[in-house]
Amino acid sequence: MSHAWGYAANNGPDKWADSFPIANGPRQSPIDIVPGEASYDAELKPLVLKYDPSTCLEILNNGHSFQVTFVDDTDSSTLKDGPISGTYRLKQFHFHWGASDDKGSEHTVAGTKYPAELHLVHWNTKYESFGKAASQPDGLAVVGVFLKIGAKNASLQKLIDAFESIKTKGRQSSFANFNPATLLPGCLDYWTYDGSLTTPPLLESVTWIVCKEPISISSEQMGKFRSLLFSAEGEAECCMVDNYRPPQPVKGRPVRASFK
Ligand SMILES: NS(=O)(=O)c1ccc(NC(=S)OCCc2ccsc2)cc1
Ligand SMILES: [Zn+2]
Repeated sequence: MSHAWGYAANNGPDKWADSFPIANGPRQSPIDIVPGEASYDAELKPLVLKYDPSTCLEILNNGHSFQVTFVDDTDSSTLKDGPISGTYRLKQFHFHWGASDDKGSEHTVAGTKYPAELHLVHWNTKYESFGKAASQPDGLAVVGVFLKIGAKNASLQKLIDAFESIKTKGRQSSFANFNPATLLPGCLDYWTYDGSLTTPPLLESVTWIVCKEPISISSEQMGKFRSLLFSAEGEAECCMVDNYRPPQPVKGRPVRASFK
């Protein structure tokens, strides 16, 4: 498989090890989080997330998901404390979701799949860039938030309203003054473990911070996510759905909880 990885039968998660052998590594993500097996760690600090909406740059369809990217040349939008030390800068956020409401999240909780999962991607400023940080064991920190079907989410609607300009792979449009904090649940209790990027290059550089409390998305809004396309303009249309990697072997890794 050339580096044209995806989520189809011929280039999906079961095939990624062909080009990215780390796919079978010791600290791969996502995982199934089993709350009864997570250990409460009183030394875990509350998450400190400080986001500046003016650092929001653009929204784009990268052919795997849609993502919102941020200016990350200053410490305007950062993650601190929680399980990490130092300052991590927000680079982008994106989502993973299913073709139906019974699947779509990457992490699962005691086997339960949520219809979607948000990832807020941060890099350790002790390294000079995301690219440099991405190859370091403590280089990245991703905050994961589950989405469950319920009330319409006004914050998600702002993203959805931009979808007509990024329907196909490679399309992007300017996207300003969005505050990612509006996507966070009210309670920031979390599980944390050492893992990896969940897409190629699958680098084992991520401290995962998965929030216990989900945020809501309505059925209609979920339908709009599924109207995006994996395919580029002029190609046979392929709906952007099931862009999630299934849980990977825990291989003895500890999963800690910030809450009892
Ligand atoms: N799903 S995930 O949050 O684990 C996740 C986050 C970022 C990425 N990759 C990014 S932002 O890549 C940017 C290009 C790059 C540079 C060095 S390694 C990848 C892949 C998966
Ligand atoms: Zn992701």
